[in-house]
Amino acid sequence: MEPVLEVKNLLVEHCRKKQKHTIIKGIDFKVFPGQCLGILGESGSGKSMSLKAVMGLLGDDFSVTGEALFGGENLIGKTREQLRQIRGKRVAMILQNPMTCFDPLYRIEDQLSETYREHTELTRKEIYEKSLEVLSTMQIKNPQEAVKKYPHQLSGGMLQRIMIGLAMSMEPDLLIADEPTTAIDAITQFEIMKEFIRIKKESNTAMIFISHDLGVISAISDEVLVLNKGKMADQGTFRQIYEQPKDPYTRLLVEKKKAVMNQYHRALGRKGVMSH
Ligand SMILES: Nc1ncnc2c1ncn2[C@@H]1O[C@H](COP(=O)(O)OP(=O)(O)OP(=O)(O)O)[C@@H](O)[C@H]1O
Repeated sequence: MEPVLEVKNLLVEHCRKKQKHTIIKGIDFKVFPGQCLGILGESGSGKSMSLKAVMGLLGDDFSVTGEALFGGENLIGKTREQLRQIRGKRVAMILQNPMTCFDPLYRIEDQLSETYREHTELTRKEIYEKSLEVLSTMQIKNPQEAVKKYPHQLSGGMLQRIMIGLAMSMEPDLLIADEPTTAIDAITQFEIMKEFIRIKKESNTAMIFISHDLGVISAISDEVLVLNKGKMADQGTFRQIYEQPKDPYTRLLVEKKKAVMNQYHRALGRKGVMSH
């Protein structure tokens, strides 16, 4: 099977006042149709930066080298306009805070229409119907009412669902989700994760899921890439990473997670004993 995206020796440098600072130090990864690559690492490890570099979302003070082969084309070196056209249709991105993806001055309906007008040939009526369909697929109650609302009138979880629904309705080859549940409360996080897992089962879209949370990564990823200070620390299936982490940094992440889980189980156990 051919990878949807293959990144080779990605290097990102930040140039300020003639000083160069290397942020991403030569990373490689592949993602295949219907599979999910989880990118795991602590804050500042370079998770977001590596995908932003591939998708042309960094400013002029960054230099990006290496290869990012997408459908046989190297994305690195493409113009901003060429990459803008690829994003949103062939590659969809879901970001941490859904509020920032919606313009506060536009109703949901107008924001969805804008995307469909740009990337499809649908008529006004078809766009309206498609918008209602997206909302009901994402289990938003009363889609006719919800599309008339402004972003601040909906919860973060609802906005994130709409974002995911919109992204998937474009039938992208690749979906990049960058900490999509971090800004959302725990119960809604679980619901959002269920949507991603459903999408993974039902579509052939390749997925890159970025998170600092090993639990979230374990729920969805087939392969995991662990980043530490802009370098690849580990790579393998979730089981390999969890059971036999090669790198001391990965071992630390796994041990931390296991300690939290043990604490959680102990707390639950005690509660169980007390309630009897
Ligand atoms: N605009 C910027 N200018 C210069 N350096 C930056 C900029 N944004 C991020 N960095 C640096 O790049 C490195 C990687 O940041 P990145 O945002 O990719 O981390 P991350 O792993 O995604 O963490 P987080 O989840 O906190 O965003 C960090 O060391 C950070 O200091």
